[in-house]
Amino acid sequence: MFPQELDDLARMMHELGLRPEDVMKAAGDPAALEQLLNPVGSRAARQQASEPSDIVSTMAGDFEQAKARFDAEKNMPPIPFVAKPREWFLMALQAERQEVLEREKSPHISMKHTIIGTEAHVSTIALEQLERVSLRQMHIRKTHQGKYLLCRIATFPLRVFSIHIPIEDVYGDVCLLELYNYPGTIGASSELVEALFPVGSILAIREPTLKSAARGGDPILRVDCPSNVIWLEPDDKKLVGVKWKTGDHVPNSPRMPSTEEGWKKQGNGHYQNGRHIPAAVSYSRGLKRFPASSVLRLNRAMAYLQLQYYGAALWDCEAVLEHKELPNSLKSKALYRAAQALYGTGNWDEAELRFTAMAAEYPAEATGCQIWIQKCRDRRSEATEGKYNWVTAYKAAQAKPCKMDLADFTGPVKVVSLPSRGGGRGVVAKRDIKFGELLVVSKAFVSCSMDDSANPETHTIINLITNRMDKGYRAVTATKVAERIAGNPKAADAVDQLYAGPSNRLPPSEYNTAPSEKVNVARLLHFDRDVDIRRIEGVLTFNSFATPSLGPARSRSEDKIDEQLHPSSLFLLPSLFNHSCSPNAFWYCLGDVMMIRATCDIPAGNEVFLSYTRGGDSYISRAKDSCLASLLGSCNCSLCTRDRQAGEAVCKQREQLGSKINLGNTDLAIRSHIKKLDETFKDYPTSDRYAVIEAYIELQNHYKARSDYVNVLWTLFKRLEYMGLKVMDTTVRGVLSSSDRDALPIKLVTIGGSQAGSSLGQVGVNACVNIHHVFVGEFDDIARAAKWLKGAVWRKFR
Ligand SMILES: C[S@@+](CC[C@H](N)C(=O)[O-])C[C@H]1O[C@@H](n2cnc3c(N)ncnc32)[C@H](O)[C@@H]1O
Repeated sequence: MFPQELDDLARMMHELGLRPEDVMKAAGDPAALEQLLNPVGSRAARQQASEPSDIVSTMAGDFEQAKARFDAEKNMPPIPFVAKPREWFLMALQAERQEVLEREKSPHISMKHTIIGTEAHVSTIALEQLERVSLRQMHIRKTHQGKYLLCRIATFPLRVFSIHIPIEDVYGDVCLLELYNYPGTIGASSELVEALFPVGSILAIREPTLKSAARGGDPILRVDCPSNVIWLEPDDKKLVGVKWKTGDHVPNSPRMPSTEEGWKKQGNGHYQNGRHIPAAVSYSRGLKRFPASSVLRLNRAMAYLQLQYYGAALWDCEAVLEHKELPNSLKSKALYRAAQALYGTGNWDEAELRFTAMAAEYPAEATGCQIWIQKCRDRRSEATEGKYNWVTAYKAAQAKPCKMDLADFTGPVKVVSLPSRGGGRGVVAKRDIKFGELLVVSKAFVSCSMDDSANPETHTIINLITNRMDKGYRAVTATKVAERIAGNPKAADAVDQLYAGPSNRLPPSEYNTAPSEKVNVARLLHFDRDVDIRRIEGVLTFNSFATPSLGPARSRSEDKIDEQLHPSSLFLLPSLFNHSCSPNAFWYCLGDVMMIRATCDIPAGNEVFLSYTRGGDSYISRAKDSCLASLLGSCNCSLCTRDRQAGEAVCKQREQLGSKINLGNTDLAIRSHIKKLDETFKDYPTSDRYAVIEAYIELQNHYKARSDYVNVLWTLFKRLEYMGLKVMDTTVRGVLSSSDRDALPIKLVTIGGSQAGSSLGQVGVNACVNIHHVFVGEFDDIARAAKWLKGAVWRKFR
């Protein structure tokens, strides 16, 4: 319970042996002030353990605690909110802000953690139909349905994981608003957060929920669904007669421009610093006062293009082009941006026409237009024929930040209703498919990676939907989805049709996504569609992919960090594929673009499966896989069925044989051990003999340690064979004829299986590259090395 009046505060300080001077002195020293106000550590510090091991152990303990607390809270009665004294509240936040600012200067990777799957209330009632409520009338542990809270941003906001915004209501009572999933906030610096949430801004929070803080401390107003927050301009009719107890002016609030030029300057300032959402908001606010301003509208179109809100950019450009007496300089900009927007929406025919017309009318722009015209043609042939320049794409994917510009392609597959599958749908072959065929190319609907943060950070997530802990940029994908919907309201339909788990309503039995089109986003962040984060979290839990991109080899330690920084993406069509531990298709990514290829021949009408795990695991470890268990329950794929038929004893024997290879033994003994292991897989296709490939990797290391490179090559050939490929040239010495030189060293064989995906991916490519290295480094045989390198490249870019 917090004191209600300053008298109470003085009494409490007296009881604690504190004098006002102590507080004032400490105010100059944020750490001391923090200690004084909150001896167990600030909220920011609590959300920021210093060592990775701290955070992981804290999180493991937290998981059970958090779950127990959420469960317990559900059954606890609401209690009235009692406001903390304003001065204390603001001082504590000031200290917290100093900490955040200090941390931003530090070069270290910061660690954030969060909880998803809590009860996030989405308000679907229009503000006009809600009744105003004040903080004093509110209760903790309660969602105030039918009400809205009118408040102002009382001082500077800051980002911890969510955005912490100190707010005051009309009566001057204060509270912390914790805002999750808000567009533009991923990895945002303090500068960006302050630009997004200017001090003094007036907000109406629809159907607010007060919660007790995660680990004690002050209650918080937690908002998960960004559309629950409505921005009000000072002249809004809701504010007529509203008198703020603390006066009209909030200290530190920025002065708002009063002229068209002023709004343009504010927007341009944001734009030039890469703050595209605040820039678009500034232009929008300017346009509200100066609706005929072509300059503000064209600048907003530019910000929308940067944000990939192509439909919104197109709307603005076409609105400008309707003006009768548009100066030529503005007209050419509007035409150019409109054509770019059309390209972004995937309307390449129309975009090409516009660029062609533009090149004729404005010769100075002809060179730039020619580049765009070629891009339109490339995208069209990608989308219609599945023809891609993979080498160029691979190079583009190495850029940081990486924005891939490739068209989506849907090959010989279609989505059908499959009632036996969770979500009720799956993907089948439209015709007979050949091994290696390209089935789908799909640009991520959203993709989150380190590139999204001003400073690198790792994320650990308590996922209450699956009851497990997730890692990586998965924590911010919901924010990206909200960001996408903010500027593309129709995009919400695409997400809405994805499976969101058994506790959400079933998706429709078909999957139809409409191409994006012209749309009026007159006031960015004034959501036309309610953003139901609870459902989005469900969709992400059941559909997102951890998406490392193909790239140069990385060290083990880099990979360890990578795991913490895992990019996470949501793809649309790829989300419709069901799982098999022995899949017949394989996915991999170049940047934020996913490719799916067949790993064996697939007859027309057969279901096409991907593996949701990395492949190659034993039955026992697959059965323990918490990710698979939470997505599927128990797996009934062909491999799991075969393993179950083989029986528990055989599975255990395999596990033992696999782990007990004694590399100190003779070659003969090791080979016969591997043979025994192989025999436990009697009747399995070679590429489903998951433990054998691992055994050959060990044997390869054994030979390498003895510099026996002929046998190193033999084990590498064996590995390829167990990935479902046939090695066509097993020679290691002698002269190659010219026709042998040209022939590929490996052939695709049509067997699929759990390892077949690897043969098309990094593992298979690495095996070929290793063979190349042995021929160059140990045998000085450039001809064979070149042949194997061709094999690697052929597999990657086939
Ligand atoms: C990414 S979705 C796959 C598409 C989904 N079937 C749909 O209709 O949208 C993942 C969910 O599909 C279901 N699923 C995937 N593979 C399955 C399988 N082999 N058997 C049954 N259900 C499966 C599970 O419910 C899983 O959580």
